Amino acid sequence: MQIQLQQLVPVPLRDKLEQRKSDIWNTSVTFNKGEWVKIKAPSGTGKTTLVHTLYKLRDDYEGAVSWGGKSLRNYRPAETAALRQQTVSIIFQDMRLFPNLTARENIELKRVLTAPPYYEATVIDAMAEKLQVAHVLNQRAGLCSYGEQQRIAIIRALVQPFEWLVMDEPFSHLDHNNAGKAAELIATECTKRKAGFILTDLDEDTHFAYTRNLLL
Ligand SMILES: Nc1ncnc2c1ncn2[C@@H]1O[C@H](COP(=O)(O)OP(=O)(O)OP(=O)(O)O)[C@@H](O)[C@H]1O
Repeated sequence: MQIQLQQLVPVPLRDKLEQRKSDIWNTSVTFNKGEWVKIKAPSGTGKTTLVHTLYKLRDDYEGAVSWGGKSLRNYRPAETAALRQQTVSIIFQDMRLFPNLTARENIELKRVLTAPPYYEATVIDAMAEKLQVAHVLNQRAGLCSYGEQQRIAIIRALVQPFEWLVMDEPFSHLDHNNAGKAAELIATECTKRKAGFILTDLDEDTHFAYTRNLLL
């Protein structure tokens, strides 16, 4: 499914945008199926605003965001739910785990949202082993460190079907070694699904073989 941004301008950023050049804001951009897109964004330029807009968590913008040729403004609630279950998965900057559920329950909730589930339950253990968080799977997410929570949030995003993965600073709490392992797992899962991704981060990085590098 193609994603199109047409003259997108978030209302809270309207005045700031005139002061700098951007590959995303107030222009026409198309992301084609399977692209691996990096969006470099200095602090405060609207990374999180963009990610939340793409996921239809906010609609305080001018212009249009379309998924599969249809403006998000015209998505009915059931269509939005289907989009989030089948087409787009997300890793939030602030993780958004349920603190009173265990790490495993947080992931499991997402895994069973599609029927039949995309993966067997055992994949959770395999992914947790790879990212070195197997020991916290039965611990309440709220008690996990930020680095552990970030890896749990990454696994949660990977146990559902998707054509696009949207990531907001997904490695901000990870050391170089753990970020590398997480990037490897994400690359494997995207390749398996022939999926694209949009990753926003503050700086340049070499975690992935990006097909496009843009500036917010
Ligand atoms: N609803 C809103 N009302 C007013 N201002 C807002 C609103 N949403 C975002 N902003 C402002 O828009 C700017 C961009 O916010 P955003 O959280 O998207 O930045 P970011 O690039 O993700 O920042 P960081 O790198 O610090 O996480 C900030 O100055 C923020 O205060």
